[in-house]
Amino acid sequence: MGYCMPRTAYVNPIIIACQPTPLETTNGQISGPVAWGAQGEVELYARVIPTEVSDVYQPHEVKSKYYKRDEGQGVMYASNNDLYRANAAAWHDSLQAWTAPTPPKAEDIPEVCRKEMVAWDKLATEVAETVMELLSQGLGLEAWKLKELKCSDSRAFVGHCYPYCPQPDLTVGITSHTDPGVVTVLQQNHVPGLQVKRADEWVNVNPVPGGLIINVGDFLQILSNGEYKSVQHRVLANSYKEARIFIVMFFNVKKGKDCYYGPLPELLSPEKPAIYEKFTMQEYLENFYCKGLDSKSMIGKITIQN
Ligand SMILES: O=C(O)CCC(=O)C(=O)O
Ligand SMILES: [Fe+2]
Repeated sequence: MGYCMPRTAYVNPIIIACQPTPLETTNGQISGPVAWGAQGEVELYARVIPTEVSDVYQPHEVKSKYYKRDEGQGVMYASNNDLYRANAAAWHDSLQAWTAPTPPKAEDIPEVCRKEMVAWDKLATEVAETVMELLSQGLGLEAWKLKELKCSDSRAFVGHCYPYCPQPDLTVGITSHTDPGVVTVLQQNHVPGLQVKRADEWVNVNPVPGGLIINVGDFLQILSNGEYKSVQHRVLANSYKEARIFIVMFFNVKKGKDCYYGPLPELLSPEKPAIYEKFTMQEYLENFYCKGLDSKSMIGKITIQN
């Protein structure tokens, strides 16, 4: 991925976008730093968003092969991956694939989106790694720091489909949550629905042609000792007569289950002590898989109370 401006010019907008200051909004829509992602060469990535990725309108015989509930590897097609852990179901179906460190066999990926999923994995990884370099620099660290921690070595693809919901005021598309990993790269079709919470207000993130959205996840909030904040977001139930399609790539550190993680030591000093306790990846995964998406995240559990 190339840069249209000197690289340093990208660091400040990234820092601003990852901090909890209210964003500039115009009529309730986001503008300013977050809209940065929509420019320049990112256009290219818009081309890999075929509506078929959702797989949702495939015949039952094709889909049923992927109906399963064992998360963490392979390919899974499900209505709400947290269906049995959450208090209520939301109005979407998803195709999920764990693409790294162990990618699914090509023949295990639905044929209708095999090529696209592989392309999206590659392109989203390039984007995420570039953003991680800027995020490292934004913390005053060497650009390679987050890469060294293997922050893009565990990846999950998700293709969400939010079909038309006849009574959208009675449910949600995806319940309010923060993403658990380091960063998430997302791309949506033209049907709106995503909202982020800023200064206690829900703000619409309307589709921008050719734009990508990058979410900071809980893991990055912890590594950065709270310098970057994971973003609370939700999706409204789809009131439009066509499906809302959203493709997502989640990036997390490779799972050394007994390894301890916590705020990066380089960021700590007597003036800036750790605000989170250390935890193992095992604890982190158990916390994620024992609850619905909306429940309190790991951050609440490990915050050091003064
Ligand atoms: O569909 C969207 O806009 C967001 C999806 C999402 O938040 C997620 O998969 O974690
Ligand atoms: Fe999310």
